[in-house]
Amino acid sequence: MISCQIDKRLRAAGGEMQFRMDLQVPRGQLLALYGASGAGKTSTLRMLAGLMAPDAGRIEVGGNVWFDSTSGINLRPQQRGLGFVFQDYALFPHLTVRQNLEFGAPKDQKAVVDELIDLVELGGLQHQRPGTLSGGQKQRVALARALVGRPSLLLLDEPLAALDLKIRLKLQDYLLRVHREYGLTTLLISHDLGEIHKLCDRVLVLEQGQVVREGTPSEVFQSDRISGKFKFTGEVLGIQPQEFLFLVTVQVQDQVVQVVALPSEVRALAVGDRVLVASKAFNPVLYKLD
Ligand SMILES: Nc1ncnc2c1ncn2[C@@H]1O[C@H](COP(=O)(O)OP(=O)(O)OP(=O)(O)O)[C@@H](O)[C@H]1O
Repeated sequence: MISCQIDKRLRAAGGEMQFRMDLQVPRGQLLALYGASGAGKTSTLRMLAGLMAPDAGRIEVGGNVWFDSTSGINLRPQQRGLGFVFQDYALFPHLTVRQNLEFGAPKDQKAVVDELIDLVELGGLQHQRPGTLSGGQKQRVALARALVGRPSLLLLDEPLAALDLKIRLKLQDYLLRVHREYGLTTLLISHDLGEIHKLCDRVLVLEQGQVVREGTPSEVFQSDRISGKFKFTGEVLGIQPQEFLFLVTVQVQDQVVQVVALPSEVRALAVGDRVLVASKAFNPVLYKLD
């Protein structure tokens, strides 16, 4: 169980922002942090990791106190037993895949390194350097490396955002596999609603440093006003005016669909927006998300 009550004044673009988090995460949960840029998602992970000190509060993980402002406890990141994976891999370029894993492994833990290389299927690449690997392969190395210290808590800061959709879907399966096989508690920052639905038990929506909604992905993202036989989320690739209507092209996972939309539906819509496509009286309709 993670129990975390922390406060911090952050310097946001528009002035100071009061960050406040009161969070309980049961062991084994995969929790998503979702919210606009600057909402405080990365700061949450950095404070849990010990890379940024809260102004006040307490963080307790599995009965161990990691941070407590009243008694002056603030464990260093290496003392916290966690794994961290960033979007940009952060691998050592001069070391091979295997050496990258061994670097973080406890002494004489060859078996752990072997097990992780098998788990994320890197056997054939273990003697190559990161520079010769694809983005998806590098991220598998980063994931394996985050696990060599046998962490109980895994922090993932948009680890798949830089990858193309096909690789992202495959990497999601690896993430789920390591989360389950290692009995991890995992916090994942993601902007991808499909990814959150597929992977996460629970999602917190952050706005201006505060949690404004929380629940299962279906509870949080399926608005009550939207009913329908089908609902899926995607990204707008194009908006073409027709005679009286618009044709909106939406990418949903690895499919591209076209939806006929009313001028009122596309008024606030731009290429790149995330949308919910739902059916209403058998016609598809679009809802802008965020
Ligand atoms: N060490 C710090 N001290 C004070 N303010 C900070 C510090 N680090 C970040 N901030 C500010 O805190 C705010 C939240 O940043 P954070 O990186 O947590 O947002 P985010 O939700 O992860 O955004 P994004 O999705 O763009 O990564 C930002 O306005 C940032 O400038």
